[in-house]
Formats: sequence, structure tokens, C-alpha cells
Amino acid sequence: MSARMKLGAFLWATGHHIAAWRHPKTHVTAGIDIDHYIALARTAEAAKFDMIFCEDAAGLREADVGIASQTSRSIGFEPISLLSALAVQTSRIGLVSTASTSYNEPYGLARTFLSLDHLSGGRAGWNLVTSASPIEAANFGATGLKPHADRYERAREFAEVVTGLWHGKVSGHVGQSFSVRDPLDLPPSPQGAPVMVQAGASDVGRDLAARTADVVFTAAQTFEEAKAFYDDLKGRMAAHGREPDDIKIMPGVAPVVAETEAEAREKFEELQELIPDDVGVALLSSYLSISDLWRYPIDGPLPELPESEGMKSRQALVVEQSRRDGLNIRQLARHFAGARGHWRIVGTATQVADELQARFEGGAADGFNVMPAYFPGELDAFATLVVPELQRRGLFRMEYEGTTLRAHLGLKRPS
Ligand SMILES: Cc1cc2nc3c(=O)[nH]c(=O)nc-3n(C[C@H](O)[C@H](O)[C@H](O)COP(=O)(O)O)c2cc1C
Repeated sequence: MSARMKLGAFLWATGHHIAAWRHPKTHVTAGIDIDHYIALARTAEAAKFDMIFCEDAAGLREADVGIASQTSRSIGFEPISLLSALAVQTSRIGLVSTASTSYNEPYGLARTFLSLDHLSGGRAGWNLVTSASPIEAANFGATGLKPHADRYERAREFAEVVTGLWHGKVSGHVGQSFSVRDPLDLPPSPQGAPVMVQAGASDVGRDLAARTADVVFTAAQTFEEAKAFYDDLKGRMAAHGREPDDIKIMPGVAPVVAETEAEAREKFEELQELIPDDVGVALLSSYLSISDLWRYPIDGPLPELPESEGMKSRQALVVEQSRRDGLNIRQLARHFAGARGHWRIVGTATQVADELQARFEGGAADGFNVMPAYFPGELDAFATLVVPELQRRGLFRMEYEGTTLRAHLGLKRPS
């Protein structure tokens, strides 16, 4: 466990709550508003966050364009372009974005991230993803989504070539998927090389992370899930000659925080009320793997469901919750769409800090990737209420000690 927790600010257009775009304190074009992002990055930097993180997918986020256009991330910048602009508007905070190993080539991607690392003075990070969505696949040829194992095999070689190029060790790579003749036209950056981030959850995804990642994001609801993931991943590292502390594991957390618990609950309920029924029902349908849920009365119970061929565990979870709490379709849709499967804490700064501290000190996290419900309000609330509470408890830095992302994270400079 690290001495102090690491914090990431996961930036996402109007916010992480699916209905954030309808909130009166957001604006729908936030995803393409550079001033909005500059303000968020500066807030996170003033609060001494380790990094900001921008996710990505080269395609719409929902298969149905009508539904996609009614969620909080329907328009947004390509993230590496965005972070290049933010690099010159900030001076300390780490700049991390996703890029796909399925729809890029390693030489170009290595060059782009190492350039970002240079122009930010050593603050860049790459979240390696293999891209699991068939929606993206359809934008890169007609052959559809490649099998999971093939995507990870390509990702393994991709990561090897990229890190080799960053460390000046590749020339003449000829492998299964890639062939690269020359080194990059860039020297190592002030932090040596960009930070490698991953969020794979599968067995092969965890193995790749154990071998190559510096930071790992995860989605875990309970302490037990988070702890099991943490122990499993750290346990895989010795096989690759690495120490447990060489990877920082940062589960996502979606807090809604206010001065009083009642106020926090009110804020959360206000967001829940904003979820359009058709969006809630569409997302619930996908969890249940049925297409005609919209035919049933929204204030009535779930219909009898055929056995799922999709996400069996997710279907069972929804059915169980509807039985246990007597929830109708509308209530279930709001419950699952609003949280989107992430760990949510609604409460005061003390309550949020207590929960983060328990996971951090209980060996289930090295830090957290904070996913504010809407921007800028909930990032401001976390920065002004929760961060000072964590600092008061000695759990988070008061000042940056270094200038690079590796220095913030306490990571060794790559050799
Ligand atoms: C916090 C977090 C952020 C993620 N960001 C992205 C992203 O930006 N783009 C993407 O395609 N997948 C993203 N993912 C999905 C993971 O990369 C991965 O595909 C998923 O966890 C399933 O694991 P597997 O690929 O090993 O099966 C993210 C996951 C988490 C937990």
C-alpha cells in the first residue's frame, strides 16, 4: 500500500450520471467546450489530484442513435487532442487518455503519446484498451468485433512495441501483427516515458496489466470485490519480475457529496428524476438481454424473462433486486441507469472520506478515480469538501512534491 492515496479526476463532458446533461447546472455542449475543460483541469490541479483522465471510444456509446443522443456523453473531443490543449493550460497535473490497440498502429500511437509527454513536461499517460464495442468495430471495416483473445494478443505485442519505442529500444521489430523499422524521432521525456494505464478485468487483461501497467482502473461495488481484484492483480506481478508497489490500483468512485447527508440525497434524487424513461428502459433492457421491455407498463413489475444468453449474472442481479425491494420497471431503470454499475457514495465529506479510507487502509485500493455526477458542480464539491478532509487525515498530499506524473504516483523512472 502506498503512503498516501492517489486521486484521478475522470472528466466526462457534462458528468458521469447518465442524465447529467439535463441538469440545470450543466450545459449540453460541455463535451466540446475547451473553456469548460480548462476550468475542470485547473480545479483538479488546485486540489492536487495526481491526474485527469479522459476515456474514449471511436464511435457512439449506444447502438441506438436516439438513445445515444440522450445520454451525458453524446458529443466530445478526441481526448489526445484535448489533453494537448490542456497541457499548456496546466503545469503539474497528469494527463491520461484512452487509446485503442485495435484501431491504431503502435508507431503512430507511441509518437503521439511521447509528444504529449514532452510538451507537458513529463505528465502524459496512456490507458491501453482493446475496445470491446461492436459499434466501434463497425467504423473500422466491415469485419466486426475481433474475438477477445485475438484483441489481447494484438494488445500484448502493441504494448511491447510502444514501450520499446519509448525507451529507445526498438528498431527492426517484426512480429505477428506489427513491423517497425526505425526508432522514434523523439528522445525519452522528462519522466522517461508516459505512464501505462489499463482497465482490463478479464484473466488475460489482468495478466497484461501485471506485465506492463503502472496504473490500473477497475469498477468494484463492494469492499470484498475491490480487495479480491487488488490481491489477484498484485499477486500476478512477481511472475513478471515486478514488485506489488510498481502498479497503483485505482478503482472508480462516483460520489455525490454535500454539507449534510440530506442535501446529498436530495442532489442525487434530483439527478435520478432527470433520467428519461426511454433511456432508463433501454439500458435496463440491455442488462436483461431482452429487446421488448418497452412493451410492458413502466409502472408495473418486470415480466417473466427468458433465460439470458448474454450477461447472465447481470440479469440475475436485476431480477433479485426487483423482487427484494418490490421495484417496478421505472424504479429499476433509474436505479441501474443512474449508477451504471459503479461504486456510488452519497453523503457528507466525512462519510465519503470514511469509505475511501476504509478501502485504502484495508488494502483494496492505492487510490481512486473520482467520477463526479455532473460538472463542474460535483468536482468542485469533491475538491472543496472531501480533499481537505483527506488532507486533514494525512491521507492525501497538501502540495505536489514533483513535476511529473511518475513523481506524483511514486513510480520508478523506466530504465
Ligand atoms: C475506469 C474504467 C475506464 C475505462 N475506460 C475505457 C475507455 O475509455 N475505452 C474503452 O474502450 N474501454 C474502457 N474501459 C473498459 C476496459 O478497458 C475493459 O475493456 C473492460 O474492463 C473489460 O475487461 P476486458 O477487456 O479485460 O474483458 C474502462 C474500464 C474502467 C473500469
